Amino acid sequence: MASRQTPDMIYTKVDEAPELASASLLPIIRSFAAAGGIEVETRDISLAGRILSLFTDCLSQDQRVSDDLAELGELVKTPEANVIKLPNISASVPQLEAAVAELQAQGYALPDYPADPQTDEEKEIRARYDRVKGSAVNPVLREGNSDRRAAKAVKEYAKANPHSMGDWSADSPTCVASMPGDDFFSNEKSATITAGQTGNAKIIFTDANGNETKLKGGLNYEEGTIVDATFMSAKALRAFIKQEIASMQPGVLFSVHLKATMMKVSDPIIFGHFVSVYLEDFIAKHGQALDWNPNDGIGDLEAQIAGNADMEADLKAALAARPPMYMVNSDKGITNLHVPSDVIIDASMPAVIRAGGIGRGPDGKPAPTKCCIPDNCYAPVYDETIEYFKANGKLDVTTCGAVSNVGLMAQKAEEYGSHPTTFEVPADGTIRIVLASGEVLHEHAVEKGDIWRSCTVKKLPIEDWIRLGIRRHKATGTSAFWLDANRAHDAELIRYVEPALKEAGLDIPIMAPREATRFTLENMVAGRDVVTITGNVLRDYLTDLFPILELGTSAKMLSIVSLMQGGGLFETGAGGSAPKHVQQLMEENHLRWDSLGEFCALGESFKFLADKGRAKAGVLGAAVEEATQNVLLNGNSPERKVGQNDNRTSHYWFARYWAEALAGQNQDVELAAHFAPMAQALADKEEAILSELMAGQGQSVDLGGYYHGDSDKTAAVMRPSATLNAILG
Ligand SMILES: NC(=O)C1=CN([C@@H]2O[C@H](COP(=O)(O)OP(=O)(O)OC[C@H]3O[C@@H](n4cnc5c(N)ncnc54)[C@H](OP(=O)(O)O)[C@@H]3O)[C@@H](O)[C@H]2O)C=CC1
Ligand SMILES: O=C(O)CCC(=O)C(=O)O
Ligand SMILES: [Mg+2]
Repeated sequence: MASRQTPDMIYTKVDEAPELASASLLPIIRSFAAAGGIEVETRDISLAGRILSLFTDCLSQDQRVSDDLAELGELVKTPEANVIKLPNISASVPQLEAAVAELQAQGYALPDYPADPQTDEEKEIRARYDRVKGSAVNPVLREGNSDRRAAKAVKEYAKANPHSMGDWSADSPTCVASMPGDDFFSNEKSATITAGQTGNAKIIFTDANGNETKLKGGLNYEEGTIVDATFMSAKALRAFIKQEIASMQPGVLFSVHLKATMMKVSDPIIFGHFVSVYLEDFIAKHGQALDWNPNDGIGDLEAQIAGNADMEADLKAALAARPPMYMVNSDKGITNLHVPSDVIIDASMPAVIRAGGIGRGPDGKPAPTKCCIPDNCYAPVYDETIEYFKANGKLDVTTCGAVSNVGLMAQKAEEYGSHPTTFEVPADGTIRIVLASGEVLHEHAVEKGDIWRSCTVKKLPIEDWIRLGIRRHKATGTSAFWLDANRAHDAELIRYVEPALKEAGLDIPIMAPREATRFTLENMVAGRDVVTITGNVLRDYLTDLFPILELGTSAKMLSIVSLMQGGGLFETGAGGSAPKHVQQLMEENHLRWDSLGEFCALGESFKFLADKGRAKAGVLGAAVEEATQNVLLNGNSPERKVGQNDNRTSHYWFARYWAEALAGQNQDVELAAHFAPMAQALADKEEAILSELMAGQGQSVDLGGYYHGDSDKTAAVMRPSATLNAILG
């Protein structure tokens, strides 16, 4: 890509709460950046935008949009990339269907999502929709490893202003339950590809009669790539779920925590097993009459049987006969098993732990919770954390150290890149990975319904991750590689890590996730900062777990992807798109989304430009940092309730402090002269601006759509201060 055409900075257009925040924040960023001669462009990676870009053939000329994700996917492989990436929806099937329905209602002639494609045409449409399903953006953009930490000012603020934390009692029945065996952890095989094993491999299924089916071909393995294969037994999973339901204690809630968005092939199937075991009797009675897939959840079932009084009564009775469930929203009757994307493990488990081992039951009351996490690869992290707090009491956020993460992520590393090589086994038989030479790399005997998958991670990303880990270790002091010598995949990774540490003369411990969890908790409680150097899944889990405990939210994280080709990708926060916040805005015009993650990313993005010789960007970036600190220290961050500070008022303060910092610096007199009158105007008009920003709070608002809102309506809601807008120009 020609570097001259690459925009200075790209800000992504996304969905839900962060996109609403952008309607207010982006005009501020643009106005300030322009003063430094920096152009900020947007690229659309929203769910609606991605859907539209795949169906241009169904749309009129004026409805067509470009495939911005594909463009960004190329850009991040260049040294010029400077992208601020906000969190986007990773759509489950119910979300995808809702987005398609909304676009159709707006006049876009999109085909329906084919749930069960039969004809070639339906299969082709389904294949297109599958490209937008689940976590379809992050793996494309993440051409680098992950470095997530809290800025010093953010951590200091959290220590001085501790958020609420639930108390833990030593006898809390809250626990983690995992399969006794036959899961991904126990069935894993792994190997590192040697020079003689490179080239075109394939995955072959052979049924009991010897018939072969090629599940996947064209797997071009490079030397040094670690290739795993494993499976979870469906029978063992169902037996486990039954056993865990049967052994529930009274007063404890039942829950399952998965990542159906990121693990978009395997985890909706696992979720479906939970739904179908939990509703076993109902399905035995009505299953035949229904065209319903348990993987889509009880919410979809309720929609299908609405109006059928018999079925509705039977469903109610079936739910009442089971142990009470942990609820997503008890007021609305939304259970843990309603929608596969409602309970996402990285956010849901920390919320339970932060509350002191507490979830909410169908009656809306807090209660201890059994947390089923079927697979044993990472469940021990949550189990150990819960046991630690039971034994030691809740975390003291005023004294604890900061836990940051270096995560192996680049080029679709490990489980998060395994969707194209994950299969629900069609019949009893064997699955083999066959190399170009004909050699069988891995082989498993499987049964119908088992979930088989292969994960890979390439050599260059591994080496880059180790270097990044060592760099962060040197800057921080205490760290560990979270690798289990008894797990096949991790044992292969250790073969890279050990020599690299030896060469660096460093003695960073290598520990299995359970031991590393304890090591990290003990060190952080003693006030020491710790770096967790982990694989891709733990990167995701730990960058919510520790920030939610330490800072109250992962929205405050600085989240840098150092792109392997030299570009910069700056993610905002470590959390998601906060659908609850959109609902609150629509109902009462209060947006509690905190843009601290965006502020941190923005500062880094300017710094990146400064390092490329753009001096004004350096001045703008340093002023962003000062403004961010002032927002925190002066208590201008959004609060939870209507009538309080919200996202928009926090942006006013951010703009004002930013302008003041620029007006007050003497590195660049031109910028100082430009921003002095703006800073003055923002201060003089404080009262008018804040009252205009707050005037609409308490009333419902119309955004013209959920997935594909109307930009004018959204701007009217998110930029209600004519005075502020005039000052920004
Ligand atoms: N990088 C990405 O693109 C990511 C995308 N996602 C996607 O986001 C969606 C929702 O995911 P979910 O697991 O519910 O996680 P969210 O992070 O969206 O929500 C969990 C809770 O965290 C709090 N929170 C998160 N961000 C902020 C913020 N900036 N300001 C204030 N509070 C915040 C809110 O708590 P409270 O309501 O108590 O205020 C929120 O309800 C899914 O579609 C998921 O796939 C998820 C993770 C990362
Ligand atoms: O891409 C996604 O769906 C989620 C990503 C995520 O949770 C993370 O990177 O922390
Ligand atoms: Mg995450």
